[in-house]
Amino acid sequence: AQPSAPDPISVPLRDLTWGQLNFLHTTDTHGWLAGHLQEPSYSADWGDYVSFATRMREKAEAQGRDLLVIDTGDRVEGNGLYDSSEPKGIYISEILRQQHIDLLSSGNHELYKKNTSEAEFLNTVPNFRSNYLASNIDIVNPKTNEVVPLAPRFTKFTTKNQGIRIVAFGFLFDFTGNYNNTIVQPVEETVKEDWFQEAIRDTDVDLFVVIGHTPLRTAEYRSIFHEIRAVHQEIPIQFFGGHLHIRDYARYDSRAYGLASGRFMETIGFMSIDGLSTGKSISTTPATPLRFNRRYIDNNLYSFLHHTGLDEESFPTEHGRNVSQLIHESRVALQLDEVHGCAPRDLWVNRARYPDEDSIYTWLETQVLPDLLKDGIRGAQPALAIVNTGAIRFDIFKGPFTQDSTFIVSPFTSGFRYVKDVPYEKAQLIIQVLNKQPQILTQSEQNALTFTLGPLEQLAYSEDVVADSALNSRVVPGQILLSTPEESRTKLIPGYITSDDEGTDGDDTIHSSISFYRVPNCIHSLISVNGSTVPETVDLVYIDFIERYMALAAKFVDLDIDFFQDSEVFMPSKSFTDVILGWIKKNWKC
Ligand SMILES: Nc1ccn([C@@H]2O[C@H](COP(=O)(O)O)[C@@H](O)[C@H]2O)c(=O)n1
Ligand SMILES: [Zn+2]
Ligand SMILES: [Zn+2]
Repeated sequence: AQPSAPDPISVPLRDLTWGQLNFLHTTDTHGWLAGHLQEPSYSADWGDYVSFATRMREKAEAQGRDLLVIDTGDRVEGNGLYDSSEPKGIYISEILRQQHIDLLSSGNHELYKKNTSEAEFLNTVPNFRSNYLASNIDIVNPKTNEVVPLAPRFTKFTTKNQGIRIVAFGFLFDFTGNYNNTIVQPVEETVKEDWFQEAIRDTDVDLFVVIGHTPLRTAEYRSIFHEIRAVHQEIPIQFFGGHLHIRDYARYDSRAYGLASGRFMETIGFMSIDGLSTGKSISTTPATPLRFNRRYIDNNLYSFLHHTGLDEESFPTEHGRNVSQLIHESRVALQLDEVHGCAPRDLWVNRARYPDEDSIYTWLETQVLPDLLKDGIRGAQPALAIVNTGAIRFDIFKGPFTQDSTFIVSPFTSGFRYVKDVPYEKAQLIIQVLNKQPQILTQSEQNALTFTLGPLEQLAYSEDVVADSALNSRVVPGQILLSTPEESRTKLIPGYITSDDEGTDGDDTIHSSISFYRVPNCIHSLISVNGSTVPETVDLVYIDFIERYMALAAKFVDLDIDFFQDSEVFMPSKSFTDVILGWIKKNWKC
């Protein structure tokens, strides 16, 4: 284990059910390859995961079974290990490649910036060779300027031990926020392409595996499911998804299931399938019935030792230990433990109500954003700042706030822009539209909003559905699952209690529950120099990531401003991350 990782806590665990074919799945790791240094439940690092995958593979092989390792993207942005190097990602790329990943795909975060997608094309894709799949992503090759697939569209292979013939695809949801050096084809169009139609017409297939940075319950995955089922009614399909940062398991039909494995290296998803036909079977009818099983493994050594049946001596591999050492050295080189201040209390993204003094957003609205406005204000002009809640990625724990915490909370490079002299009333309406609460609108206007503001709907989609699904994926607050008297005598630790299409017994660790609360799409702060709470006009300041949504919302409330032409930089060269860090350095002394 990495030297500073906290010890995992001993808790009641549910076992894994192994099958002919078994999978380990990560998604939305967002740079957290050092694990969670402040949360023992998720304290294993990528080196421990390398050991775990090796030991699980050995276990599978000893029984003639197969094990495949999957990652479905958003590997970047969200942790000091990725975001604090210059250029970003130079340490993590070497660490990531140490895991043997059999199938991986791109997330939206790999495509927001030109540099990031080029690094993906020039480093990550070659590092993982034909295992990286990009069924619906093209990139402008930085060396030739030609538009080419980011990676192979699909692959076909046969598993080593069971001889299971697999055709696999790798999709990204219908993402539109990518930089213009990449092209994301909507999934619903890709599935009509000749190459896809040919690939699914292969008859020597025992299993289709669809991996993707795509939520499980979406039109995108439904369209892939329908296309395959239109050709093969019987061949099993296994989906792996991500993007919503939740644990989830979906049943498409009795022979098709999907697994999503959370976020930030909190979860290692485990999936097994039994009863598959194989290239080796004489009859095409397998001896055992088709069975799918899922488990969400808490990412800690206690779980890893339990599931491998090993102990602290026998579990780590030399390779795994070396990877942990590499992580440690990278963290030291990046000075990630440097302390910038000390948080007086915990501040939560979703674990506190909003507004509330324990909400990170209330802290931003009442403390940080007003100071930003005061520093950058134009004379005596009142100003209103709007920030999307998605810009904040994780909680702040009471105690030292480090270089690592800075990027864990706010990894993005977005700065602020503003437009002058906006009628205050219109600015307020913009906030309502962004938060999908346009109380000023009639029902038919609200319907029109839903139909016309496509991209705005997507902002709402990504934020709202995250909150919704996060709520849906957990049993109601206060409910504790205690399935046996032994378990009820054990002191449980708080964590996920996932409710999915198979019930509430998917988590390996039996947790006590945590409450999660919905937050709006956007928060805002007003400062009015003469103390008036209802100014006539304001300088409307906004984080630049939401510019296109601001422009759409402005149109909708009849505000005649061209945000792309008429806006100016607010506080030049200060990113939101700089603003937060500057405030903490000034106000949170240790
Ligand atoms: N520069 C950026 C990039 C993204 N966001 C926020 O992240 C959300 C997407 O993150 P996932 O991990 O769920 O893919 C996006 O909807 C934004 O809220 C941002 O604020 N700035
Ligand atoms: Zn993500
Ligand atoms: Zn994503």
